[in-house]
Amino acid sequence: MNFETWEPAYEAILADFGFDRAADERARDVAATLATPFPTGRLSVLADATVAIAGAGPSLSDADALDRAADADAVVAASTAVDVLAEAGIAVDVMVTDLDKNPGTAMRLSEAGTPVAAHAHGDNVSAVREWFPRFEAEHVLATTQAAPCGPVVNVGGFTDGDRAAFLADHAGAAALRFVGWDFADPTVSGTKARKLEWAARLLHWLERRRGERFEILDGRRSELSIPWATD
Ligand SMILES: Nc1ncnc2c1ncn2[C@@H]1O[C@H](COP(=O)(O)OP(=O)(O)OP(=O)(O)O)[C@@H](O)[C@H]1O
Ligand SMILES: Nc1nc2c(c(=O)[nH]1)N=C(CO)CN2
Repeated sequence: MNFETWEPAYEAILADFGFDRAADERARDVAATLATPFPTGRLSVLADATVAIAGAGPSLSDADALDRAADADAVVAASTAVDVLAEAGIAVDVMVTDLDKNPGTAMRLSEAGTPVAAHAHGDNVSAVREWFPRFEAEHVLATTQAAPCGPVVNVGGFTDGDRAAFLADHAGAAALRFVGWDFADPTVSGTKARKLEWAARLLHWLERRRGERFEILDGRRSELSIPWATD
């Protein structure tokens, strides 16, 4: 996904949440001073693979979800999904995070050589400043939702979970399998629920672009509007 293709979705997200584009760009520029280039080839474990995209919904602890994660060729996990999987003895291949919940987990993974896609946005600059220097830079892929700059890339995606799917797509995954995704989670409300709604819309766009059908979207597609999609 190049930025020109992503930008209409990004503009719709900015408008919906009232986020400030300039603040996203400032965060990106801070990350650019702290990050080093991370060639996509370093994600070769995802290429041509069936990749489990682990969200942090309550269903991730279900035996069926854990089995499906363990059976995939590779796992890309969002945020605290990494900890839930680790407790079940399942190691992830890539962590995707905006550093708001378990940055210590991200630090340990980077130290162990597991790639961490760390996202800089207008509301997490202090976490970017605090945590990027504590990570093993070689294993950190810095991401932005604004235009890419220097070592900071934009492969598409907004929430940690859908960004994980866009990243796997970018790295050449053959098939995506979603575990721990609960769009109808009654414990989620307010802004978080709206973010999940955006995750669903963006995943719908991604499945269309890939010519794939993501089972988690079954029964929801008719309410997922993606007016910017031309493909
Ligand atoms: N029921 C759910 N609750 C939470 N996350 C879910 C759920 N279902 C799917 N997910 C995915 O798992 C990811 C977990 O990451 P996390 O809870 O840290 O969210 P986030 O993207 O940082 O958003 P926030 O800013 O609300 O924390 C979410 O980004 C979302 O894409
Ligand atoms: N500016 C801004 N960008 C984001 C935010 C957020 O709270 N503010 N949350 C995200 C994932 O939940 C992703 N991107």
